[in-house]
Amino acid sequence: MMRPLHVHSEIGKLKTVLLHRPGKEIENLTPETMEQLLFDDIPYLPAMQKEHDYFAEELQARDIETLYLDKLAAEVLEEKNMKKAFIQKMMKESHMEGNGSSEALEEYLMDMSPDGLVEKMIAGVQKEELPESRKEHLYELMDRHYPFYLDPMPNLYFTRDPAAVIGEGISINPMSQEARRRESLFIEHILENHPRFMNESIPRWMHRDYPFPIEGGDELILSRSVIAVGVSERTSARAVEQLAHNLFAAGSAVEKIVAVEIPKKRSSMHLDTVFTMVDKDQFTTHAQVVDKDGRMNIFILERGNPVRISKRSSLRKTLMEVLDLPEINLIPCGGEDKIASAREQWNDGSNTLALAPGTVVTYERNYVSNDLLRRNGLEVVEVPSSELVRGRGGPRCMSMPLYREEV
Ligand SMILES: NC(=[NH2+])NCCC[C@H](N)C(=O)O
Repeated sequence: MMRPLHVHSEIGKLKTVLLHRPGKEIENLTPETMEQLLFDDIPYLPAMQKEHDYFAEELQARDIETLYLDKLAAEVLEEKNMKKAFIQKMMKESHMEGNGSSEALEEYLMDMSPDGLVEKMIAGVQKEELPESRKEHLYELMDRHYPFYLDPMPNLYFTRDPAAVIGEGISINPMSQEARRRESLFIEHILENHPRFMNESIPRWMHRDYPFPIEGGDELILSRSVIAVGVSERTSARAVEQLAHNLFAAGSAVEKIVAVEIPKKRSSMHLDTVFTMVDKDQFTTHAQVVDKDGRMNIFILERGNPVRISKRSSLRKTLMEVLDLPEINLIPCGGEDKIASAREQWNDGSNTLALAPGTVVTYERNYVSNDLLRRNGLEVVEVPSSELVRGRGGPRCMSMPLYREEV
């Protein structure tokens, strides 16, 4: 029987992927809030949606099933009690429970259709939307000081991060940034309540209430038995070790976790901003983080009682070891040119989404990297990204694979 989740590699033929088309949440970004909401600029929504649709159509044209997060979430909010419970969870995590206009807000949301409700939760609720007569507190009355009851979730189109499918199970991630923490509530809601997933005994490798953060951009499935996890601005060493324990204890196929330390800074916020797998033995890298020999600070956590931890110092050698390959090819984003490499990495040139071994989706703007990928024998599917890129994420970040064929 076909399992609803099945991802044993980064490159196996992609069959089903979870997306979110950017919506009104983008139009709730302001110059004052964009930094806190992890944007560097304010995208133009209609153009951004066009680019996102182009991306989705390239996938659909290759027979990849594209599921939309908001649609799945809304499909299971018809029932009144379910709706109420979800609203209350979302309000609690938005610090809007049992204070000021919380009752008015709950009534306001309860009146919406399931689709409208999900759209609203993602877009955010402005203080202006509720009647003055229901407001009690200073923070509500001073709405110009801070305009939202529920903050917008403009990063939701990066479906990669709130959760990651590993094997037949899923890691529902405790996210590092306040601006993103509520996103994984949608994933949990879908898994618990959507008929496609709810009765399928899907293992949970990580829970969203774990106190140390981990994000999907750091979780790479190298093979059936090996995953790589970045220890980064967003992912803590504590969570990586916990994930290892959970995977080993719950009988997943994973035998080894390669923990790779990357600089704690915005340009390399997740491992997938500096390193992705594009073919059985080929990877993109970023020269400022991974040099030709791939020297890095790496530890391998191995199944055992207790879990064995041992140090490595070369990404190249570690990959050859864990994947049992005689040689591997590291393709530097932007090539040898320092300027092109910095520019293209900033614009997610090494953030590729593999559709099959040797076939990847990239941003069209990163022409130096794309050319280099082609010269290394890869098929490159380019998508436009003038607006999408402003959220600092590429094709891998914008997709959460649910099903890949075996390699
Ligand atoms: N997997 C990734 N690299 N995701 C990129 C996420 C970008 C998003 N603005 C954030 O800061 O969280």
